[in-house]
Amino acid sequence: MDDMFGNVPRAEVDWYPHWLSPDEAAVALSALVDEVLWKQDLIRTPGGIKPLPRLTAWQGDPGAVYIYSGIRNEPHAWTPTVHAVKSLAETTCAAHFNSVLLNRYRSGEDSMGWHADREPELGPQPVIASVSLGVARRFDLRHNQTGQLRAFELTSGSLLVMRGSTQQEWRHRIAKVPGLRGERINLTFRFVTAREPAG
Ligand SMILES: O=C(O)CCC(=O)C(=O)O
Ligand SMILES: [Fe+2]
Repeated sequence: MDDMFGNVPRAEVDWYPHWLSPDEAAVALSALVDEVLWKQDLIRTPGGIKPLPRLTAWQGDPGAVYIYSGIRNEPHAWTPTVHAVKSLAETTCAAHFNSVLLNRYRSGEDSMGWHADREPELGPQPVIASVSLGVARRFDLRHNQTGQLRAFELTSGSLLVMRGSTQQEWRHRIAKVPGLRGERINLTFRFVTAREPAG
């Protein structure tokens, strides 16, 4: 928050650049390519229906349903590598996660636009643990009011944790990097509660 002394806003982010060793990260990356059921979602845009610029998967405890960009994500059961990484992340973050969104960026052409993880099932101050494997990509954070920017180079094996009011006050993205080759897999662990039924 901006305070009365004019200090710049600070995102509540914990950053562990060497959370996994390079070897551990490489082993996890190739295991995830094989064990996860990757899907290509479609999104409605002003220009028509388009493929999402990345592959995704959603795993979690039974009932951990998550709706974003109009896509209803029923969780698949935890696969072994994802579950092992989740347990490690829970220890580091002192938090419990019941689900994970996996994002697979096939090259620098894949991306994720500016957004905040503000869906109602996440609650107002979610802890979101983001693990990166593979080719490093830049993660930008932009403050909603001041436009202040912070950037992290999300190297393989790193862990970035967003907490507190980060989702209320900031947006984040993974920008395209034209010409960049090589894959990156990102796992964002979350705790979701069931949405109230409409009506
Ligand atoms: O790929 C990343 O590091 C960002 C993922 C993300 O923001 C999300 O899944 O909500
Ligand atoms: Fe996000």
